[in-house]
Amino acid sequence: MDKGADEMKLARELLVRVRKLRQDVMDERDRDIALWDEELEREDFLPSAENLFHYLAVRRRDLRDLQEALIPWGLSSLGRLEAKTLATLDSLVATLEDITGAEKTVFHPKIARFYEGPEILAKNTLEIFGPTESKNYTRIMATLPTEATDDQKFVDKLVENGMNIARINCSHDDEEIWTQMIERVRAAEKKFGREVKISMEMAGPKIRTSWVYTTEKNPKVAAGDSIRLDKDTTKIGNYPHCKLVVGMTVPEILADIREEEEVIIDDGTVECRVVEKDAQGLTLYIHKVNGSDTRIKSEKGINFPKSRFDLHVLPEQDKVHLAFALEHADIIGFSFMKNAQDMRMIQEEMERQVGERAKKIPILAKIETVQAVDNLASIILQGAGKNPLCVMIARGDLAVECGYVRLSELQQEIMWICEAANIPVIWATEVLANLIKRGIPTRAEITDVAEGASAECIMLNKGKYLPQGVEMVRRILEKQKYHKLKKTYMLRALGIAYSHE
Ligand SMILES: Nc1ncnc2c1ncn2[C@@H]1O[C@H](COP(=O)(O)OP(=O)(O)OP(=O)(O)O)[C@@H](O)[C@H]1O
Ligand SMILES: CC(=O)C(=O)O
Repeated sequence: MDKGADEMKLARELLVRVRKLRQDVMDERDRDIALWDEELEREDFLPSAENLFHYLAVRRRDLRDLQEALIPWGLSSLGRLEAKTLATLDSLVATLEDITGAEKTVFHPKIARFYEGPEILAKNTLEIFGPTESKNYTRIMATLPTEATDDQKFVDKLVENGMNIARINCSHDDEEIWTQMIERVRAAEKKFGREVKISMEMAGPKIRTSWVYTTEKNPKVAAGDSIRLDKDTTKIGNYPHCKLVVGMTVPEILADIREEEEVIIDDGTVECRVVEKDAQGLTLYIHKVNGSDTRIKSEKGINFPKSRFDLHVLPEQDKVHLAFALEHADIIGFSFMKNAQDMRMIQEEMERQVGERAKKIPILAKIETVQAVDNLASIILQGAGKNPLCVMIARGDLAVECGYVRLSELQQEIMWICEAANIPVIWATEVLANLIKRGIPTRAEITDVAEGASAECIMLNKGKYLPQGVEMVRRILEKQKYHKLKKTYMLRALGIAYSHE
């Protein structure tokens, strides 16, 4: 090794730091295992839980200067250690001990240890999302529209173009419609000889518009208008200055909202502020809408990003829908879970309904609030400790709850924590939204698919051009798989590297 005395001193200092980091990580892991031991029933999940504890311990520290210091030595700078945290630290310590000639405390880890995490993740992905025909790493989930009930050709096209999982959003339609959707998917599955999973998502305690009352004919609202969120229609004449009076699915929370609070309607389409509050409801001033004006319809989400409500994760209606899903779905999704306690209540209700079989059914945890992101590790430990588990980055509500700017950071953090726990992730909402609604994609949404290719699944929402959306995602994924796997850029030989010769 051609290094001077000063540089050797730096290497010895690095070794001290990395040895300490490794020891702290193992100590914190032992503490966390003791805390969670009783909840971790599934043997298969134990190595993943252990790696998650290692990773969380690493990520509780700011390691940026250590990373910088490792790079000149040609050593791992810890930027891709999610699925192999302790093996990476072992390898670093062992190599630094070789370089400095220090006493050996750690041996080089067996190469197989670096592949265990990715192999478990691939196995979990196959078990929950099924195989892929196209050999792409990332699966495609598509949301079935109501029209899928009587249009076999539409469903056939989705399967033919590469849909691996059909998503049924139980916030809309009913059991009769869902039954028909499932029959169509099963028919397409037979026709193309492909396995397609059915995922049914429970609505959860999502607050929505219920009725919309107005004296005008089909009015649009714009910035500067006022609207009313109200308990009932009987006082309608009292608000002549309001363009609409809107009811909501959970009117009891109105009492908890404060004046000046932000209220967001329809996934961010309408942004308002509370200007008046009384026993009947709230008067809202609209300060921004998507475009120059827009309609507010029933069944649209209402978010109060600054408030936290203690709503039960399984409203009564969901318990009924859950019984249906337990009979028909391959994956069951739950919306607006906040923490491990919510996950436990879901698991208990599933077990109450179908007994031991409940533990075999894959749960999809939709992460759509900042609170759920904060509690992600414990949601995963509780969920995967008993059930096969996948996680959805539900960006529709999450963006509204955390603000657009923070979304970019949170969607990555969710991916990293899930990778450390070998949990498959679904990159969801507004993927190729323009293509799916209008037939032409924006440039930025192509990049979004490339970014989503680091997830195990990409979800598409409803729209007229959904089959084209599925095909476009599949084709972008086919290109992307040569260049990037999770966080790692793959060095396929580049055509443009020859151009100057
Ligand atoms: N049957 C339906 N009746 C009324 N609105 C619907 C229906 N199906 C979907 N929508 C609306 O269409 C849009 C796209 O629905 P999709 O299920 O793809 O997305 P989503 O964001 O998961 O929906 P939601 O937020 O309503 O649960 C949403 O605004 C949804 O509210
Ligand atoms: C999918 C969903 O519920 C969301 O993005 O909010």
